[in-house]
Amino acid sequence: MEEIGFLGIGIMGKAMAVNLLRHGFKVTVWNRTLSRCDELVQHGASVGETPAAVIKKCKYTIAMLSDPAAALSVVFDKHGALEQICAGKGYIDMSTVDADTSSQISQAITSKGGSFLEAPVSGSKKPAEDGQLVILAAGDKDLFVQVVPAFDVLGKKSFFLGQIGNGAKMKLVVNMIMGSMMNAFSEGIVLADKSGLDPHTLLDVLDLGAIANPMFKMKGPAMIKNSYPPAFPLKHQQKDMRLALALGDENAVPMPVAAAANEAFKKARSLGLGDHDFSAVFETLSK
Ligand SMILES: NC(=O)C1=CN([C@@H]2O[C@H](COP(=O)(O)OP(=O)(O)OC[C@H]3O[C@@H](n4cnc5c(N)ncnc54)[C@H](OP(=O)(O)O)[C@@H]3O)[C@@H](O)[C@H]2O)C=CC1
Ligand SMILES: O=CC(=O)O
Repeated sequence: MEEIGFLGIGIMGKAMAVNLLRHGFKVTVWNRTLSRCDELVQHGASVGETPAAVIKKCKYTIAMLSDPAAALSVVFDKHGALEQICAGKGYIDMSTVDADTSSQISQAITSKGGSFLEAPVSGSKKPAEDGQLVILAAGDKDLFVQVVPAFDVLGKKSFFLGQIGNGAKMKLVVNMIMGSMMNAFSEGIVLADKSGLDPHTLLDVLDLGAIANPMFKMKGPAMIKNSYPPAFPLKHQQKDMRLALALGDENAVPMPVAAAANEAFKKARSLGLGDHDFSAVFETLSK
């Protein structure tokens, strides 16, 4: 494949860009805090001074940014991606955003002749490092086919879900479920502890039953120690709950469980836990 641009070297972007470099792709990176690109240079990346400079250099550019405001800013602001997008170039936004944000970006890119794919991912820091993400793509099918070699490095499975918005919506549904589960899990650990049970035994019991899952297994032991090293920052999980609730609102879907989970994540943010892992929502119960 041609050289790939990569905009946004946060927890996920860094792991993904390193993975592409490790598999022999040429990658040019940009990050708002440009100094964060230094580590990528050590892995063989080049650096672009602005999103526009990266787009100018690369046929395909991936973005992995925090939220809708960041995704829009990197495209539409001065020296943004839109300035250099033209026919023959592809823009792939892998950030978790809502369908409306994705549509705005799609329209802008395609109106300049470029092609656009939304491709949010399921899977966290470790799956990103291991190339085990689940990619939820939608938009330009030809672009999807062209970037399959990169997706095959980044993920274990790539879905093509049809029209723009479907990838964003699928991601929000998945993360709405995950956020609600994390709250139920936290309540369970606290209930076990306060009622005289060993929470470690609870983890063993859960792991052998019908609701065993990698998230409980991975996060549970650290949560019991009140340790939340950020893999998926809580502020992003709360953003996803907020966007999923808005999707529920649009479609008149009652979501009382998700709404309660969102309140807990908001509470956690108010306690200054936004940059901790989203499992830190546990602190809202144990305090
Ligand atoms: N972490 C995870 O487990 C997963 C995260 N996601 C999603 O992936 C995306 C990235 O997540 P993650 O890497 O964890 O987040 P981080 O907070 O680690 O990184 C966010 C990135 O966005 C950039 N950014 C933030 N605001 C702006 C802005 N206004 N303009 C330009 N750049 C901006 C940051 O730049 P700077 O360094 O300058 O702050 C940074 O590169 C999010 O949408 C998240 O929901 C999806 C699956 C898993
Ligand atoms: O968006 C987060 C994830 O773990 O997936």
